[in-house]
Amino acid sequence: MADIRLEEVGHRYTDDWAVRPMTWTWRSGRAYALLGPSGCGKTTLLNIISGLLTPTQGRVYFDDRDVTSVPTAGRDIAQVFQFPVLYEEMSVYNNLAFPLRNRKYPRKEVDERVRRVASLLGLEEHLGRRARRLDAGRQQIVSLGRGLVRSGVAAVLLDEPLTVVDPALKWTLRSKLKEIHRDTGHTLIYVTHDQTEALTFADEVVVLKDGAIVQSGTPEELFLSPAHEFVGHFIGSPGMNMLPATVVDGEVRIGGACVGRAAGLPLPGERGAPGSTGTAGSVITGPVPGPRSAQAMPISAGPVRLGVRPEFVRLGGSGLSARVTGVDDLGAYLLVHAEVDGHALTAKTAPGAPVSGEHVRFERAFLFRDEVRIGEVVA
Ligand SMILES: Nc1ncnc2c1ncn2[C@@H]1O[C@H](COP(=O)(O)OP(=O)(O)OP(=O)(O)O)[C@@H](O)[C@H]1O
Repeated sequence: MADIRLEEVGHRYTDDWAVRPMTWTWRSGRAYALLGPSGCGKTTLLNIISGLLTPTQGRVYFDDRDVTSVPTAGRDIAQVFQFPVLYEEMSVYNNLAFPLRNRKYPRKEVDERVRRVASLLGLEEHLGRRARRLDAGRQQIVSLGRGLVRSGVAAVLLDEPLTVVDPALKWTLRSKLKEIHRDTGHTLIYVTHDQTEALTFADEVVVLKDGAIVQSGTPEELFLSPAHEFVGHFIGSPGMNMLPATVVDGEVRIGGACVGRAAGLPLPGERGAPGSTGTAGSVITGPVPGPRSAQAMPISAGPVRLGVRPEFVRLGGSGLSARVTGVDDLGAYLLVHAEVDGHALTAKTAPGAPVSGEHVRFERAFLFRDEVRIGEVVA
């Protein structure tokens, strides 16, 4: 296993960057989810790591070894794709054993490893069956097993591996993957556009937008401290409310009413910044604004956008004037729709909670400019 370091790595197929030049380290032994919408560059980034693609610019290192020109076979990477990749005429046992025999693992170890991974993935009773006799979901589980069976690989790359798997089984498999990760200590990079999949699987979620990493952190950090508007709305259900506001004399105002004081926060990527990547470090360049300065800045007067998650909007008798326009009862919680200064706002409240009052307060609100978080609202 190795740290996988991308130095100023960028790729373009045409004139536009599919992956914008970035410097980024995937730390050895961690379970990462690479999360972002369709077309944001996830597969391109994965293919650069595996060697299927040579980046247009930049260098790729496994620890101190420069592997930029090393083909996939020389990188010792295991890959699991969206659809099963198997030898259909071979038994499940032989499919699982194949990557080990290919690398001349001793016979006893092959058997131990195959049985271990089969037991973790619930494949024991299928070991003797031909792969083609299994349904597509089960075949994909065998593909997963093939990716996970070896020890000492630099990383296991999983590109939307549960797409063809039955939804009910997905939950089980995600927790199995976590268990296997604890067991093997592999570096896992799991590509998905599904936030639930990312948040339930990963130690660290890396959010990609338009070919640039906009934030990485634990699921909790991304939820509680979104450093970019995109993270605010892509993570959470529903996503973060965004309201136009103004900073005047250090106060945050919405439609002339004061909602608190503006306090600058360190930018993402800086030491101590919530959701920052700490020592892994990142320098993100390109049109999506990234970390730029090493110091928390006071917030200058002018327009900002105030972001507040529905979970932190409180309805009540004091605060900002609001008008409730509707309530959706979703069983586990209520979604209260309101209007504030002509803008829509959603609050999530406990079932049975009274939906009353003509005011709202915010418990955890952030300020954004050019989509990047610059501060928060304090009392
Ligand atoms: N071979 C190619 N030639 C030209 N453009 C490409 C090629 N492969 C990908 N792209 C473009 O590069 C961008 C990033 O694509 P990529 O497949 O890496 O994104 P993704 O996040 O994995 O998307 P998805 O979730 O849909 O698979 C997209 O705009 C895509 O259209």
